[in-house]
Amino acid sequence: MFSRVLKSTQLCYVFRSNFSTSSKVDVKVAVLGAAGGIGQPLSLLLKQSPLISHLALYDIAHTPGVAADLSHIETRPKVTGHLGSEQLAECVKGAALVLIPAGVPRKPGMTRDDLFNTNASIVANLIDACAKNCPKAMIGIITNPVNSTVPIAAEVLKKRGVFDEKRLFGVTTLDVVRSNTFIAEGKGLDVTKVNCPVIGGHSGITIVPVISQCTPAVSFPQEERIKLSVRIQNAGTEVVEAKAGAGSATLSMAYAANKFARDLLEAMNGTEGKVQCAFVRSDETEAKYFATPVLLGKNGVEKNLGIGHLLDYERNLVTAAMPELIANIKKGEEFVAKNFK
Ligand SMILES: NC(=O)C1=CN([C@@H]2O[C@H](COP(=O)(O)OP(=O)(O)OC[C@H]3O[C@@H](n4cnc5c(N)ncnc54)[C@H](O)[C@@H]3O)[C@@H](O)[C@H]2O)C=CC1
Ligand SMILES: O=C([O-])CC(=O)C(=O)O
Repeated sequence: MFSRVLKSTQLCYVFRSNFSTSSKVDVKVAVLGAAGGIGQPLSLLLKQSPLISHLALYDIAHTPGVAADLSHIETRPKVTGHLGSEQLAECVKGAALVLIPAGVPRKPGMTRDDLFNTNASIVANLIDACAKNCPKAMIGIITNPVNSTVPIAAEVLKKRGVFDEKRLFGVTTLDVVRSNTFIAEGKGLDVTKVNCPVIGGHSGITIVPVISQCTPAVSFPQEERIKLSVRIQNAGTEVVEAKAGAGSATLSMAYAANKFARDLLEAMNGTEGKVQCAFVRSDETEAKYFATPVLLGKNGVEKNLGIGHLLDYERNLVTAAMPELIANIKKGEEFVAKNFK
């Protein structure tokens, strides 16, 4: 059934599923930037989750069409489309989880930091709406540069008095997904059984694969270990170059964000033992935010599992990452201090 709901100045497209799932808990998930290269496939994957009762899609363009399309799929979540800033509050209101892939992607020759000028204010404004309308929501930031957009989100939440460091995540799952894939390919392993943590940040040399902590244990001659680590660090650029101006990773990112969201939603639902690497508020190093494996729970980060034991080579990668990571974090914090009331 399709109904057009008019609320004061808002025109919101609501699609209701005919499937009754009233016995399950209501869980609303919002995707901000839902009509984009990541947003659409991510929303498709989320639409398949029995843990979600309502999937709310926000963008500045095309959400009515994306929502109409997804709403015909015979799965649990009700889908609503929200278009333009007047409909943002309604999209995020009551959300348990907000995923943010809104903003511009890289073109060949750009660094993730080159996206800062456009994406910083996009993220700040979206987070402001979350602070006002779903202050308890878990928030997963996908928008680059993640090393700066996560501190931006934290500072905006602090300004609004609702920052909870356990509920804010920079989504770095794609780095782990890539590591698992490349290691499995290199060693001829079943990729579904490979898990390699990636720590640090999410740009170039701030991405630190910890191959020595991979399960199952794998060993490489030093030269191969270096080559593999550099490939993981540059994997985003590999895709940007292959797409030749048509954007960056979208499908693999949607897969990764869905993997992260699924584990977080399961943990929020009471499943124990869910661990994902994520870029979170951290005391592990001198960088205020740092990706490590974290144990997920009902309230978000249950426990930061830390860096663990590193090889000298990996320890040197962490040391090399620090100046850029700290500068990226500071840049995000200063942006909010200067530009956000
Ligand atoms: N964390 C990670 O591992 C990864 C992050 N990314 C980042 O994700 C972001 C999105 O990438 P794509 O989906 O490929 O870009 P895209 O350009 O295909 O989609 C972005 C969407 O954001 C929307 N948008 C722009 N301003 C908005 C606003 N103020 N409010 C709501 N929506 C808005 C656009 O209308 C568009 O639909 C980029 O910053 C990219 O660098 C990409 C891949 C991996
Ligand atoms: O490389 C980019 O610009 C997009 C991204 O973060 C990734 O693919 O890891």
